[in-house]
Amino acid sequence: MIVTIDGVAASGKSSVASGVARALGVPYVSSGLLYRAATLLGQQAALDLREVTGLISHLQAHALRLEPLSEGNRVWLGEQDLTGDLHSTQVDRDVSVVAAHPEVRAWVDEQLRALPAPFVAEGRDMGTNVFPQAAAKFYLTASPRVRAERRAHERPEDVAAIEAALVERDTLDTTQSAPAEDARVIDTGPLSLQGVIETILSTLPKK
Ligand SMILES: Nc1ncnc2c1ncn2[C@@H]1O[C@H](COP(=O)(O)OP(=O)(O)OP(=O)(O)O)[C@@H](O)[C@H]1O
Ligand SMILES: Nc1ccn([C@H]2C[C@H](O)[C@@H](COP(=O)(O)O)O2)c(=O)n1
Repeated sequence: MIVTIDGVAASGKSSVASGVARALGVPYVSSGLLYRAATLLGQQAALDLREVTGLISHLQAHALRLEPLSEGNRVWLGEQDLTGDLHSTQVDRDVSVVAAHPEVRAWVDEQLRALPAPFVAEGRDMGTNVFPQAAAKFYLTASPRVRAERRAHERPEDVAAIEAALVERDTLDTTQSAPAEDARVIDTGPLSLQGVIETILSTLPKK
């Protein structure tokens, strides 16, 4: 079974996907980490990230591997674990530009579709584009202020600055981020993390 959890930035996708995956005893798959890793590699090579040709050749020459586990995903460049560097403000700033390239999206989608089911996949277009056949689909939202306040517990930054960056990223990600027609939309604002996980688990089809 494949379950998809899409949603806006910092809406709780990875925390919720991890909780649902652990309850089901399957891995979760964080598609955003591959876009983040592509961005980091491009930044480290000082590439112009608006130019897709150079970026794609660079990605093809550097084998990135997503390791999906229920407790947390890791991205490897050979033996080097890039995961700790992927949720920085610097990567956040450029990742939407990288993710807007159709060639980069095809590179990510190919890796995701090669993964063996069952799993819980989270991102922006898991239910619409990558796994339209998924058994159950969810789309998480929350107001920019709620999301910024949650993020502020993780990063030593001002809530207003985080909120402004989230709103900008929401706008840039609009094209690829939409609920599937058959997705259940959940406003996570009034819910605890465990509340969102239980809401999803309670609506999953029985195996
Ligand atoms: N319902 C909730 N109630 C309270 N805190 C939550 C809830 N959902 C998520 N959080 C917290 O919000 C923060 C952001 O969650 P998370 O990183 O899972 O979001 P995300 O959508 O995967 O983010 P990104 O788009 O940046 O990858 C985390 O600190 C997480 O613990
Ligand atoms: N399926 C996906 C997943 C992610 N993206 C883009 C959009 C985000 O700004 C960026 C980072 O994702 P996050 O870690 O915030 O989930 O990657 C996308 O376009 N499609």
